[in-house]
Amino acid sequence: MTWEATITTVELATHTAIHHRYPQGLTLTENLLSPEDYDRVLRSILSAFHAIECDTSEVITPRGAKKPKRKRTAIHYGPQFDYSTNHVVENPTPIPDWMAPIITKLPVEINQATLQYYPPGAGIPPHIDTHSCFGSHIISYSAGSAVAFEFKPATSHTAEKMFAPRRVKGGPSMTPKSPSPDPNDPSEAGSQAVEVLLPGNSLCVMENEVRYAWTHGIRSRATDTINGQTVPRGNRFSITFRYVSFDGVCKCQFPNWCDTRHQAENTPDT
Ligand SMILES: O=C(O)CCC(=O)C(=O)O
Ligand SMILES: [Fe+2]
Repeated sequence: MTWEATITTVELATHTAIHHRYPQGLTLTENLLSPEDYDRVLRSILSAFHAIECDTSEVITPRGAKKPKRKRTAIHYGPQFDYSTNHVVENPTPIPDWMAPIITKLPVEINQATLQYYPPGAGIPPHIDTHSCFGSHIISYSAGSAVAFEFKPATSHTAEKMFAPRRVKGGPSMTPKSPSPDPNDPSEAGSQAVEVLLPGNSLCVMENEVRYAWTHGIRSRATDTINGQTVPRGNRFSITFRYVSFDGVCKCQFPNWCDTRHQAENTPDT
């Protein structure tokens, strides 16, 4: 018996049957790989973490716990973003061959892959991947347990956080710590979160508005509520594919959250 790929591409921006405002530029593809390829990719992911002695045995975070039992761990392939200098640096570790079945299905050329392990309960703070360092598409392949990905239209508060001088070392992009948004601040109005479930073996492509003008993140919590059902989280892995740009100039249409535009406006004329 031959297996036939069922690739379901849902253009969420035009999905009118669901009464949510989905971000423009978001595409979710489920069942990206054949079961055989998915199985091989999962094994390679586990070997990569075992090679760095990262413990991936599933430790469930109890409901209501303040912190996950273990932290998110990242392995970088291809050029890397240096959080201390805000510049892109070479990285001797090339993108491994086992990622080829995914890479051949990507809509654009990429030169960087970030493999991450999210133990149950772990998340990633809401952020916009730095405009000037990365290309037009931010692509996330998910493996393992499903997780709710949260999108929010960026606000003036997001811009303030992004362009604050202090930046957190080791985050995936601009994720500085700062006070939570003031819910009474009119600039936060309409900042309605949209949750999208990313199942294992799915590909989430962010371009245009959702890439440049929305934040994305994963809440640190032990369970997700999906269609009214509470689902405990398990081990999740992701591979973020991006095109790292060495010239560091962004030409997007979203100046409010663009570090290239912000820098140009804040550099005094000589
Ligand atoms: O884990 C993911 O799916 C996304 C990670 C992410 O947002 C990032 O690396 O910038
Ligand atoms: Fe990101």
